[in-house]
Amino acid sequence: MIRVREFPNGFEYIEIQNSSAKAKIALQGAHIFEYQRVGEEAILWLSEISDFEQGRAIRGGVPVCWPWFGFNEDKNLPQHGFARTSMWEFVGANEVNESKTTLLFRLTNSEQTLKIWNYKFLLELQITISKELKMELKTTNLDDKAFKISQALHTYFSVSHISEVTISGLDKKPYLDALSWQKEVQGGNIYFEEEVDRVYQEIDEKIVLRDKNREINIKNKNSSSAVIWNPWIEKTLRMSAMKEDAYKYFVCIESANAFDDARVIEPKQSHTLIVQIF
Ligand SMILES: O=P(O)(O)OC[C@H]1O[C@H](O)[C@H](O)[C@@H](O)[C@@H]1O
Repeated sequence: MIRVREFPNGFEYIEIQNSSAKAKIALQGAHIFEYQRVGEEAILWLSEISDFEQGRAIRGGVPVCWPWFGFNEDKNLPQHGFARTSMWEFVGANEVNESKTTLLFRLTNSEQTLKIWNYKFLLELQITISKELKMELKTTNLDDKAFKISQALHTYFSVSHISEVTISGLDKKPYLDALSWQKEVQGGNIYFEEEVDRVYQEIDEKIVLRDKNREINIKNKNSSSAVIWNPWIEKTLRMSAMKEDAYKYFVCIESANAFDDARVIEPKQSHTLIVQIF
């Protein structure tokens, strides 16, 4: 089942249900904000007080950070780019079989995007809803000059409690600590006892999120960077659309091309960032 639905304020999303999972994807940002396998707890975290309003990023799910990740040098431009607050085109869906549905969304340059990022592009996100959640974010350079992008599929994972969480797969990997701007090297697994905001580099194996009663695997392709983020107590109080105890119930593992892993795309060339969550 695939249905186009909307909230009372007219904010549109696609609802998908098949024999393995259900999902909801907003047209703004091609933003998946629900993914739940049949008989299991939700995989994605969504803030109970998130806005579903045009022009405001949804807090939770998988924001598409593009064509830059993090701050822009020009402080007037939005953090994490404009893709997550732009209206995408829903190209179509394919019910491959009873347990697998694929959906394609598309964003291209407009007068507005050219004003803040002066390149012609085609950005496509293919989402596969099945026992696994797969996202393929393809950037095509339609301009006659090369451009550089940094990006992330900024996944918010729902957890039973942050104190139960362990992340493995990043041992000995270098990272940029976005709190101190120092380069560090990971020793062992990651646990959470304070604010964490790190951009890991040189990633070549899957990342595993272990919670009390489950394990989630994250496998990235055409990406060697990942951001691990939990805002902890004080930053949560400063964040939009987050209740004060929200940090206890999610962790972000963001599949990225960020910092040293930013990519230059030549005219007529493409780059596809892929994440599989299973
Ligand atoms: O509030 P947002 O713009 O959605 O950003 C949320 C977070 O995204 C990333 O994880 C960054 O590393 C964090 O520093 C930032 O706070």
